[in-house]
Amino acid sequence: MNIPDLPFFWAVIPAAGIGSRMRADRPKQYLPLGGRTILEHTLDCFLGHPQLKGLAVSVAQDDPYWPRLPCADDGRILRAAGGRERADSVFNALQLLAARGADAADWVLVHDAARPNLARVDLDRLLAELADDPLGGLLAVPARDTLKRADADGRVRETVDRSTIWQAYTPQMFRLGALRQALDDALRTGVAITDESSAMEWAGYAPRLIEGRADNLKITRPEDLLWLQQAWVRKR
Ligand SMILES: Nc1ccn([C@@H]2O[C@H](COP(=O)(O)OP(=O)(O)OP(=O)(O)O)[C@@H](O)[C@H]2O)c(=O)n1
Ligand SMILES: C[C@](O)(CO)[C@H](O)COP(=O)(O)O
Repeated sequence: MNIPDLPFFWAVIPAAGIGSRMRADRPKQYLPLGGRTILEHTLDCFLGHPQLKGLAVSVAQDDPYWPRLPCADDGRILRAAGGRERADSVFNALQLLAARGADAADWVLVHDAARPNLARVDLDRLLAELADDPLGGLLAVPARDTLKRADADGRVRETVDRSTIWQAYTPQMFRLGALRQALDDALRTGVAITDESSAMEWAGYAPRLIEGRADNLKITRPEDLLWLQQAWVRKR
């Protein structure tokens, strides 16, 4: 598929987490990777894409780091309010995009600030595969290890059939109106939502899984950043 055949899209980057599992001196999206912050690398995965209509990044209200980034003054980036949970941050960004003219039928791609290694080939594959899909879907990676279900005391109870198990990645791509409605309903009900797909599933939809690269990993714990820093040096 040529670039002009890829659909236009909006991007939402939730970046209002505190990174508690990272145990760093600042939220993980502001830690350095190859001389810049993780968040700047993540934004670069989208800025400059010819089909991008606009981008909103959700930032915590009292965040002292965001205003210091050169991209804070980038006119292409809208700042949305971070929320208590990731889903709140995403919902706020969708509201902002809608207020700025995004249509309910427009595609929106939600991507974690903490996933700076999204390959352009994965982004374009997601757009191409879902361009004609009525609903949308997400990048995901098939489970690659043997899976165990454990008892509370940490002993193996059984080996799980992994043939239908996938790990959910981002970006997750949905129609803005449908995603906003699903998140709104889920948040009002108080159901646990860890990604956009969960909200859509909860609303009764079956999002499509698009296989992506495993190295689009989310920096969650210190060893994730160490791994990525080494990969970054090898890549450049
Ligand atoms: N209230 C929140 C919580 C999370 N996020 C964002 O959602 C993404 C994925 O979440 P996760 O890895 O869980 O980040 P944190 O919540 O920061 O990490 P932790 O759970 O370890 O505190 C991150 O880019 C994070 O900044 C957000 O925008 N708003
Ligand atoms: C959205 C997500 O990246 C999909 O894997 C993930 O669920 C967000 O982080 P968390 O570790 O579940 O909070």
